[in-house]
Amino acid sequence: MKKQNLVVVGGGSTYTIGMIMSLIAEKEQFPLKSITFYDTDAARQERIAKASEIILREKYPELESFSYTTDKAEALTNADFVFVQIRTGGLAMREKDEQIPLKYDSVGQETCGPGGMAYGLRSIGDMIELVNDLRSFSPEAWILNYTNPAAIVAEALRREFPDDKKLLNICDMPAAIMVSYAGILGKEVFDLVPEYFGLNHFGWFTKIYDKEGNDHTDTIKRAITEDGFIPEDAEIANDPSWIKTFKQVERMVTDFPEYLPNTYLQYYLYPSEMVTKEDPENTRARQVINGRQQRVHDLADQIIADDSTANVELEVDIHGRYMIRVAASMAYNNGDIFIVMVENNGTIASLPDDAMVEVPAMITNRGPKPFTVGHISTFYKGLIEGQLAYEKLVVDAYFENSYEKALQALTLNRTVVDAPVARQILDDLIEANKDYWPDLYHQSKKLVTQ
Ligand SMILES: NC(=O)c1ccc[n+]([C@@H]2O[C@H](COP(=O)([O-])OP(=O)(O)OC[C@H]3O[C@@H](n4cnc5c(N)ncnc54)[C@H](O)[C@@H]3O)[C@@H](O)[C@H]2O)c1
Ligand SMILES: O=P(O)(O)OC[C@H]1O[C@H](O[C@H]2[C@H](O)[C@@H](O)[C@@H](O)O[C@@H]2CO)[C@H](O)[C@@H](O)[C@@H]1O
Ligand SMILES: [Mn+2]
Repeated sequence: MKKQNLVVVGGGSTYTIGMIMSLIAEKEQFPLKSITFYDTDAARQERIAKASEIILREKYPELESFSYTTDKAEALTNADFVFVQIRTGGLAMREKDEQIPLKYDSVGQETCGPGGMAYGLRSIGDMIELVNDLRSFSPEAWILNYTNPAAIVAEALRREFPDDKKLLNICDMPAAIMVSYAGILGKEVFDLVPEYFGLNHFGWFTKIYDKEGNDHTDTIKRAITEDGFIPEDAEIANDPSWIKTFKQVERMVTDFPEYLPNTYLQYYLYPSEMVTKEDPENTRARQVINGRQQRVHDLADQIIADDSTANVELEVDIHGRYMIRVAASMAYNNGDIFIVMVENNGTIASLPDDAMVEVPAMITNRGPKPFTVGHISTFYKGLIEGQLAYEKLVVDAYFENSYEKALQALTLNRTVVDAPVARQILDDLIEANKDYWPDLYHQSKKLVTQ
């Protein structure tokens, strides 16, 4: 097996140490020659990199090289695979994305509704720049992007790089949900075969099979409605917010029992309830700052201080394992089936060809080969069409510098609906994002007074 040169963009991410542990756990499936971290924030990256270096020294001695840098050319040259996990504006801006809509009794969430639009309009520019740089330094590398909001980023990259066949957008949420299905069934997650359709953070499992072809869908539905549903992946199993989110799946399956929903549908199906459950002073960003980020930084500091991993507990999570299995299937043409984002082109018959949909695909060294979904019925089609139009309008707003498109996007979104509310939220978001967004506000004055 050829050993791969891997670059992790966003080396300072809170997910990096989990990814390193997953790369170690998966080294037989995805053997590496080198790992390079790249980040724009030298200090944030250094802490994670120094800890990673010690972990790798102990647990991956056969790795030929590990390095980290803020120099793009140095980092991005000679890559076989690039994992992209950046957060433009950091968790500080995530907190604003969540708090601003809540002021107007609208959902305040990282990737859904106005917060997702705000994050999208920040991420797109950095992602386009990064892909351009990557293509100049490593034209043949596979790029696996999971930078959020993945649906909006994927649509923007589709438009900007229509001929790039080695760029794949991916999300771990379906896999994390499947870890809980596997727990119900007493099976291993990678032994389950899903049938699924939708958009990123907006989809449904229609069937869950095992590799022998047995259908476990009804067993899972029954278990969820009778015994409840809990997160089982190590990273989220004890997190109160994720426990609440998985509990809400029970409610969704009771109300809409036809298919098994992605957890993120809770924001679109019960928006008012989601708002009342939030504390604006302690939204998810604050919980992550005080929770996952603090935990990861403490862990890194301890490893560095001890120059050893002897006194820490390190865990492998589905987030890393999933990304790595997808990469391995591309590298070695395994033909494994994973849920990823692809351009529709007839996969879901009822949707336009140019929609970025999330579906199961066979992952090969020629890219993802999606399985046909066919027609979807009215409820799902209606929901998806509205969400798809919102996503496309957000990307239009970015490329056209258009306040009007951004306002249309928010008005269309199920978490907002009311045009005057959409306008108030948008104006606040413009003010909060003036260092990041294209200049929509200037155009808004012109459009409003026309
Ligand atoms: N698709 C998925 O299912 C999925 C799952 C988990 C995380 N994510 C995404 O992964 C990303 C990282 O999440 P996190 O919570 O660890 O954030 P984080 O802020 O801890 O990490 C992001 C890192 O990226 C760096 N960065 C920012 N802009 C950069 C740029 N232009 N070039 C290089 N580096 C840059 C930051 O300095 C930071 O170290 C986010 O976009 C998050 O939404 C996606
Ligand atoms: O609110 P956060 O920052 O904890 O999570 C936001 C992300 O949530 C999903 O990712 C989960 C993942 O599903 C799970 O396996 C584990 O690794 O935790 C992750 C989050 O903690 C979602 O798919 C991502 O897009 C979000 O960024
Ligand atoms: Mn996701």
